Amino acid sequence: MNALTPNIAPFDGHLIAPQTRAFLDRKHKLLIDGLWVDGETGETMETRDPATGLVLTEFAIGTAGDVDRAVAAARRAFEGPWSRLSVAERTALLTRFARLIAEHAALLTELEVIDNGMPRFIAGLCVDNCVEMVDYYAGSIMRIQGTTIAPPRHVAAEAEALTYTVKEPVGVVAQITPWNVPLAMAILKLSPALAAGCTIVIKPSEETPLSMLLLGDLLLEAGFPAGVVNIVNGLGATVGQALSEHPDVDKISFTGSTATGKRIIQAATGNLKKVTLELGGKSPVVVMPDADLALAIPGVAMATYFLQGQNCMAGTRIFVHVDIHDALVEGLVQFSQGMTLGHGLDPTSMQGPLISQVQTDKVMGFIEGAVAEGATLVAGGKRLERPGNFVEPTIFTNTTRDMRVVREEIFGPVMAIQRFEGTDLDAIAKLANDTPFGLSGSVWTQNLGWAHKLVARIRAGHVSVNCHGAVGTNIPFGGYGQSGWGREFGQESLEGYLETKAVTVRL
Ligand SMILES: NC(=O)C1=CN([C@@H]2O[C@H](COP(=O)(O)OP(=O)(O)OC[C@H]3O[C@@H](n4cnc5c(N)ncnc54)[C@H](O)[C@@H]3O)[C@@H](O)[C@H]2O)C=CC1
Ligand code: BAL
Repeated sequence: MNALTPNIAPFDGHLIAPQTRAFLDRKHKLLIDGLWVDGETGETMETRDPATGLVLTEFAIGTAGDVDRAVAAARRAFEGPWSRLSVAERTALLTRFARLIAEHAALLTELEVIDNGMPRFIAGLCVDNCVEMVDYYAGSIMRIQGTTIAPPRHVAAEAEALTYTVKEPVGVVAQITPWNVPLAMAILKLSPALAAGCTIVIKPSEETPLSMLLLGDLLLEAGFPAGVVNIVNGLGATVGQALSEHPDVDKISFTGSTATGKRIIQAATGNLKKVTLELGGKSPVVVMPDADLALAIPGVAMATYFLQGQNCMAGTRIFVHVDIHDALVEGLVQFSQGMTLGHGLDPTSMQGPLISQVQTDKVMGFIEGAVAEGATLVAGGKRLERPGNFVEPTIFTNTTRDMRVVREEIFGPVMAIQRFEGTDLDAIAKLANDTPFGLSGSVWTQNLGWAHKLVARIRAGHVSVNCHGAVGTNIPFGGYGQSGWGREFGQESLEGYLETKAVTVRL
């Protein structure tokens, strides 16, 4: 990994590397057809450091016309040089891209921290995971394969014949990413699509454009042909909507809110583009009476607090058996009160700010609403009196199924605890499944029988035992119910960017 030169550039009480400063000071454009270009209106937006509210830099934003240019470039690349590359050449490009990410790990980490707010150690882990993911999909290209099948009866009756399938890239893909883990979201969408041989127009969240802009440089440096990856920053209502409606986009992959996911499905019907959606969640965390509290207390806390709760897998509905309720709550309160909140660049920070003032107001609305609805506030509940969007890790007990804090995705560090009695697994699973979402969940117990029986009963795409949200590069991830369509990560993600063509040859 290329270390950055020592952090010497002053940055609101912290120091950042000169390379980071230089990146921020650059003019940030759109990447279309292999070139950094201005948007057609010349309009820009600001992105801010959510820990301080200070403007980091400005970046160009696109329009529907810019989307047209980017989609046309992606189509030309799809039909042109990109489709003529051998699998070995495609593998080499992705491998080179992975190495460049590794070489720029320190810069990517610092950009992710100041644009999103996450603590540096988490951003560093994200970058490592990104390298692993690009390598994983580079390695999967050589294994893309079809099958041979018995030919149809009417052809085989008349002549010798051969039937086989081939896998082909879906085509031009639009990818719309959110702000909660911007770099990782971009990589988990870009790398399987590139491995499959698709071309891409990506729209990062307008809240966090920076890491994708640096990835644009790295994609060019790696040698991807012009138009293979195009970046059009901008607003969801303009650029996102134009991509979703676009008649020459073959597939759209989206991560974000369920409400926007539904809008995208409607927009996508025009040309019936394929749609993959990774949407919201309200994941259950079930703590059985025999749970190992030494494991469960930090595990349950971080199930909610990871990424300040701005995490689609967040386990924010905690169901705890009455026998250990008080002990667990006491431990969770202590854990929450021991968490240090601060700027992500500060190495002592365990939790950073929320992404924006809007998100902070939303989270505070949930907290005030829960108090008004009669939940018991046992930890946190306040916004910090300092610049930036900091909300204390917050715990409610005595919550009930009808409270908003239990029903809706909050995307903040807010835990809602309910207690249950008995060990009727069907009844416990009914509590866990009492949500329109189905993304993630976890079970905390030392009884393997209980664990597996509950896993089988919980309706979610990803369930963990004695840990939460244990996702990985090779592990399919996605939702039941209103948490989405399709799967990302692993081979299933690659499949989502491939069509199957069946071929019969009369010999
Ligand atoms: N599942 C997840 O990982 C995420 C869930 N969320 C949820 O969504 C809530 C609101 O956050 P937002 O940033 O407003 O989410 P959002 O779903 O509106 O935004 C996510 C992405 O979609 C784009 N977008 C917005 N409207 C669009 C449209 N009409 N067509 C196409 N693209 C569009 C945005 O520009 C952004 O790139 C959060 O509080 C959280 O509950 C937010 C981010 C990630
Ligand atoms: N970069 C964090 C969100 C904002 O720009 O306000």
